[in-house]
Order: sequence, then C-alpha cells, then structure tokens
Amino acid sequence: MSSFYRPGDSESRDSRHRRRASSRERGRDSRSRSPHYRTHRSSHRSSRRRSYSRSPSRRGSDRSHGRSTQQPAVSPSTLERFSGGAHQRSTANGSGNPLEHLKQALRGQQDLTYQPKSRDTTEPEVPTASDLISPKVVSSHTNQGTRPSSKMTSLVDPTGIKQTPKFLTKAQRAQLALERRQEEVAALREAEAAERRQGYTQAFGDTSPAVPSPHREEHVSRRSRRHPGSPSRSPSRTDPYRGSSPSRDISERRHRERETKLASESQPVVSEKESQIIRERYIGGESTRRRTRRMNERKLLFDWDASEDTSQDYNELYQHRVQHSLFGRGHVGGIDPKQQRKERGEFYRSLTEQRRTTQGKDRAEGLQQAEKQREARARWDDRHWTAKSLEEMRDRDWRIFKEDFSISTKGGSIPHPIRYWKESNLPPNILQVISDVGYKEPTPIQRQAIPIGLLNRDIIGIAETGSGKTASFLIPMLVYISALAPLTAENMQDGPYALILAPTRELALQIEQEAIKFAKPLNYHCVSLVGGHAIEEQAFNLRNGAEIIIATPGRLKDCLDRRILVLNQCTYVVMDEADRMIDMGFEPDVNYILDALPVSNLKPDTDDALDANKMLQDVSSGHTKQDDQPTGEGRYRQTTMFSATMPPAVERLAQKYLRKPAVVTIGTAGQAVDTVEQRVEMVTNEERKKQRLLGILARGFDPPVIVFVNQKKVADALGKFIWKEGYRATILHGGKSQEQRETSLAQLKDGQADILVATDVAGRGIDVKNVSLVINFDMAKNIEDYTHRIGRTGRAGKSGVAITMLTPNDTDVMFDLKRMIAKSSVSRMPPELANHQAAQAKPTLHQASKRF
Ligand SMILES: Nc1ncnc2c1ncn2[C@@H]1O[C@H](COP(=O)(O)OP(=O)(O)OP(=O)(O)O)[C@@H](O)[C@H]1O
Repeated sequence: MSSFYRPGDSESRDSRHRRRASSRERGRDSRSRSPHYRTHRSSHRSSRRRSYSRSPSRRGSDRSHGRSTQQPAVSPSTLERFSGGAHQRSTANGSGNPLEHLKQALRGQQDLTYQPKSRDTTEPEVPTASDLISPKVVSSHTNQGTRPSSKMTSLVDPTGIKQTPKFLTKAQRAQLALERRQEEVAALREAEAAERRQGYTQAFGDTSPAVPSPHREEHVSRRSRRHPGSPSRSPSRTDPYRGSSPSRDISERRHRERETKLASESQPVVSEKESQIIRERYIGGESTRRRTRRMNERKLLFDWDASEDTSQDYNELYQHRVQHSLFGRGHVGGIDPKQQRKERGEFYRSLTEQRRTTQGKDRAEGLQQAEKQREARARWDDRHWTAKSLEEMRDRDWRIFKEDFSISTKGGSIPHPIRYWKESNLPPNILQVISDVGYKEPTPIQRQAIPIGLLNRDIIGIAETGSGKTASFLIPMLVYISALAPLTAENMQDGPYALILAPTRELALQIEQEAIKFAKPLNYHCVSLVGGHAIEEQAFNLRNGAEIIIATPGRLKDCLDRRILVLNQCTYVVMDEADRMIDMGFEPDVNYILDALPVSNLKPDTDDALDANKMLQDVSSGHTKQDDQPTGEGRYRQTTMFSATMPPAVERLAQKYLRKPAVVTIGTAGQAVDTVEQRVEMVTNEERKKQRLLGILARGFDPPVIVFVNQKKVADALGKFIWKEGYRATILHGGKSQEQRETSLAQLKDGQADILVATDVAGRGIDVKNVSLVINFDMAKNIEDYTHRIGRTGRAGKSGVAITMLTPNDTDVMFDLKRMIAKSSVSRMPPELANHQAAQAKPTLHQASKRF
C-alpha cells in the first residue's frame, strides 16, 4: 500500500461523521437551551472537535509512536491527553500543509486530486476544473507553466492507458486556466494562513486552546452567523480552557480577532479585475478605441463662391436691402456710453474745481513747491558757491557762504546775504555810486546788514573795527530815502528823513564825509551837528534842509531844544558806537532825541515786525505808495545800532527802541580783528615806558602810527617828548579846541604828521588809512576800549601791529587781555602775562571799584 495520503476514505468519513454530529447538536440546541445543558454540550462539543481535527499526518505521527491511526477504540480526547498536544503541532508541520501538498504534487509525489480537509468539512464537494481532466494533464500544464503549449492534449490515466486526445475550445481553455489560477491562489493563501498559524503555535504553545484550526474557524463563523453582534461565547460559561483572569480575556479577544482575519484572508476570492487580467493574459484583451468626432463632420462645406449662386433674385426691390439706422447712432436706447462717461468726467472735474477753496489751492501750491525743493535737494551739486549762479544757490551753499565770512545771524526771517553787488536788490543809481566810491566787493557786515536794512527791518550790527559798518547803514538809508518824496520848501521844515548818532565829533565828522561820498551823487544833503562849532553856523547849514543829519547826542539835543531842528519826518535812525555813547553818559540825551521822533509810525512789537511786506507798506493806509511818493511819515520807523562791541548796557537801549531786531554778528563780538598782531610788554615803571617807546619807534615802523594814552596831560607831554626826539608827532584829545582836533587828525591823514598821540577820543571809529602800528602807552581801562584802539590798524583787510605796555597797575584788564590774545591767531602770549596772578581770574566788581 502506498504511503501517500488518500483523501476520500478516512477523511471523508470524518467529515460525514462531523456533519451528522453537528446536525444532531443543532437539533438538540433548538430543543434545549438551559445554561447547564449548553455548558455541558459546548464543552463536550469542543473536546470532540479537537479530537476530530486531527489530520492524517497526525495519524502518521501516532504511527511513529507505535499506534495505528485506524484504531477507533482510542478516543480523540484520550489521544490528546497522552500525546500532550503534539498532534496539533504536527498539523502545523509540512505533512498536512496544503502548500506542501501542492509542491509534492508538482514534484509528482502525491495525488493532485487532494482537497484540504477543512474544505471538505465546510463546503460541498463541487467538482472543480481539475476533475474534468485527468491529473496528468494538470501536471503537464503546471510543469510547463500556466500557459498551455498546445490545444490538443494527450491524456494519460493513472493506470498508464493512453486515451484519445481531446480538443478544447478557446472558451474551455480560458475556463480551465481561470479555475487553475483560482486553485493556485487559494492554495497560496491557504499556505500563508498555515504559516501564520504555525508561527502562532510556536509563540503561544501547542496546549493553548486558542490555536486556530479550520474547525474552530468554521465554528466561529457559524456562531457569528447565528448571533451577529453578540460576543461569541462567555468564557466563564462555556469555555473550560479559559480562565476568568483579564489577561486571558485579552488574549482570547486577540485570538478571536486574529482568527476572524485569517478566516477572511483564507477565502479564495478572485476579483473581477483579477479575472480580467487573467483573461487578457490568456486570450488577449479587447481593443477599445474611442471614436473622436470631428467638429465639422456634419457641416456642409461648399467649395463654390457667392458669384456662382444662381438663386439670386434680380428684382430691384431686393437689390438694395434696407439698412436699419437705430436711434442714437446705433447705441441701445439712444445712449452712447462713451459720451456719457466723458460728460460725467467733465462734470465731476468742474465740480471738484468749484469746491476747491483758495486755502486748498494755496496748500496744493505749497506742496508742489516743497516737492520741487525736495527734488532740487535730491540733485546733488557739489560745486562751490562761487561757481554757482544765484538761482543755483541752495541752503547748504548759503551756510557755507556765511561760514566763509564768519556771518552769524539771529532774529528769524533773515534774508540771504549779498554775494556780489550786482546780485543785490539795490537800485542802479546806488550801485553806480558804490562802484564810483571804489567798493568792489561788500564787506561781511555789508553782505548781511544791507539786505536786512532793505526790508525795513531793525538791526543790531556787531562787526570788527574797520570792517565797513558805516556803509552798512548808509546804503540802506539811501535806498529808504530814495523811496520818499524829495525834500522841497514845504517839507524841509519838518526836518531830515534820517538821523545818525555818533559818540564823538571826530567820528560824526568822519561819517559825514563818508555819507557825502554816497549822498552827493544822489542829490541828498548831509549836515553834521557836533560840538565845538558855533550853533548858528550849523543852523545856517540847515537852511536848505537836509535828508541826513549826523550828530553827536549833546549837540543835537541843543538843536532840538533851540528849535533849530525838528524831527517830524525822521523815520530812519542809526546809532553808531552806541555802547560808547552810553559809556560817555549820553544815554539821557539819546532817549531825549529818540522821544522827539514821530511815534505814529513805530513798528508793532509783534511778529508783524518780521514781515517785510507789512513793514514796507504805508503806515496809515496800509498800501505801498509807489506812485504817489509817500512822505517819511508814511513809513515805519527803522532803527539800527552798530558797533564793534555790544555790552549789556546797549541791550537796554535796544530793547526800548528796536522792534524784533535782526542781530548780525561778524566774527566774535568784541574780538579784535585777526589782521592785527597783538604784542604785550611788561614794564615796571613810567620812565621805562618812554625808553621802551623810543626803542619801538626806532625799529622803523611805517607811518602813520597812533599812540594812545589815558590822560590829556600825558598826551601833551608824550607828544612833546616824541616831537623832541625828532619824530613828526601831533596831539589829539578832548581838551583841545575842535579846530585843533580836526587839524591834528587831518595832519595825520594827510601825512604831515607821522605819529598821533591821542586819548580815547580817537579810539573809536577814526579811520586813518594805512595805520601800521598802534601803541598803547597806557593800557585802556577796559577791554572794549582796547579793542577799538587796536582797531585803528589792520583796517579794511590790511595787517597791523598793536603793542601794549603793561604795568602792575593794569591788573583789572589782565584777565580779559589774556583771553583776547589767546583768541588771536596771529598774536603771541607773553609768559609774564600768562603767569601773572591778576590774569588768572576776572576781578570782582568790589575789587575793580576799590581802584577808582
Ligand atoms: N566794501 C568796501 N570795500 C572797500 N573798502 C571799504 C568797503 N567798505 C568800507 N570800506 C573802507 O573801510 C574802512 C573802514 O570803514 P568803516 O570806517 O566804515 O569801518 P567801521 O567798521 O565803521 O570801523 P570802526 O568800527 O572803527 O568804526 C573805510 O576806509 C572804508 O572806506
């Protein structure tokens, strides 16, 4: 007898037996449902199922232990008890495995008609495709692959009798291949499931009641069909192998899930897609070409033109078709949208224009102006201001320009300075006069003070000595006067249009000479009123009237008192060397004079005083009288103050009579010009001074030379001393007659004298050309007088030297002198002064007053 397993004998008997037993159980289940009965029957059934689930291999295994599997006397439970579960492990090994069986069959070792045992128990025995042909055919097919090589097959039965070949149709071959493929897939899945079961058995042990088996799967599926949605079985009620511990419950639940999954996977399902793939593989696929329809497929295309159309009607009536002309040039409803939009745009544009206020327009213009300025700034122009035209000058250029000339301003609304005379707003006749005088370029103070003066603005001008301050107020004054009515027999009785106050006669006379240079070509009259001259003579000079009066405060007050002069139309006032006037005690006289001026044209003490347009208007009417030649009464009063030094006392006067003045400072206020070299010599006594003076003069300085002393008698004595030493000396002080004073000054200017010995009378404003040396034989009482003294040299851009003899009595000014020399770039500080105790700190008022 062959050792191969023969299905259909013992296996089929087992299946039939189990089916009968199951049907009996179902019949009993339907009759009795008591818990006790169910528990007992379930236990009995499961034990029986386990005993029936033994595979033939198991029986082989039993035979290996010396026991025949054909002996029914041994019950399954008994066998299980004695084998210790080894029969279940044998089920999982290769002998009972369908895959192994299939492999063996392919090797020709086993009958291919074998069907798995589980399938026998669960499914009806339906003849498969393999049953239709002999196993040899299948074998030959399998060995050659899945595709049959020939349509005619040689059939050989197991007994070796050759049968007649049988021809199969294409459909049969397809059916045959499909079934063969299904069997292969089922076998492969069964093999995979078996492998998984084997792995599970190795993991959980062979005694576990949860080992999946085909019987158990069938039971689970039956129960799930009977009670869908209910738990398969309560472990405490039915399963004796399951304990009541939670871990066992979890294990059981996992096991059931795994069984369900395996059961679902073991189903040999061949999807439609798979079938189609198989069909295409063996019998070829169907070509499904989509038919594309062309667009003009149904169109009728004519290949003749309109002239060949014979259907044309030649009736005149139809020759000229009526052209429909719609109302409104063809637009719907007679409306032209373009025209509508255009009209609407124009309407809103005009409406916006109407609503735009004047303020809005100004603002828009301002914005445009700002934008232009911004663009102008963006265009960077790095040229120097000298290389640019006036229009090209930017703020940065103006800053550089002012720095170049040490111009600093205060007071707001300051116009730009003058670069060249021709760029100023001066009238041509005045420009001509300037040219005739010989002023080729304006000095720094003139560059800034003249444009401010032209705006009728009050000015405080502080500039170095000899820097041309006189012309700074004279030129705007002439422009101011030129805008007024000429003096006639009627209006000359109301006095001059302009007034210049100076502290000293010499200075007043000097200013007169300077003013005449400018005023005479313009047919304006200048008259000076200074002391020392007969008042009748001065009244005689005023007989024809004068546009400009130059006066010292004392004499002018006398004239006003005596009604020789009135100031009814004087609206332009200049106070030259105002600080000196106050120093000399002229402040009451100055106040008297200024109070004599008309008050109806005083400027408002508001920001309107900064507005040039308002300040140039007529005071009474508010109009600028261009045509009807306004009188002086119609103009706002303009007051200016000029000096090289501006002590606090002057500010008091300025606050009283000036309105929102523009402050122009050239260089540093109170500082000596840089063109003057300052030297200091420490001398122990007066005798040493004279010797030292002779030594200096012996060095040979170019004349003229001015020697300053503090006292008239010292001036006389020193003048004589120098004259005796052989020098051409002259003397000037307040004790001399006016004639002598003027003669002395004229001798120095004319070159008849080389040395002028003078007191501070000549210290201020005296302009003698080309003074090369100034000697302070006596040190000035204060630093301001010192500044003016040394300012007699180095004028108008020329260089000069100032030598000061210091004695121990000059400690009050040592500190200020030390500071001034320290600021001068061309001067050398003597160590005696630098280290002197009096030069280390400014003396207090108490210390200063003790000396006088
Ligand atoms: N633009 C100019 N070009 C050339 N020379 C000038 C110019 N302006 C003034 N001067 C001359 O400079 C000299 C000094 O002028 P001025 O007396 O006006 O100076 P100042 O500042 O008043 O001096 P001080 O402070 O001593 O009174 C004068 O001789 C004058 O003619």
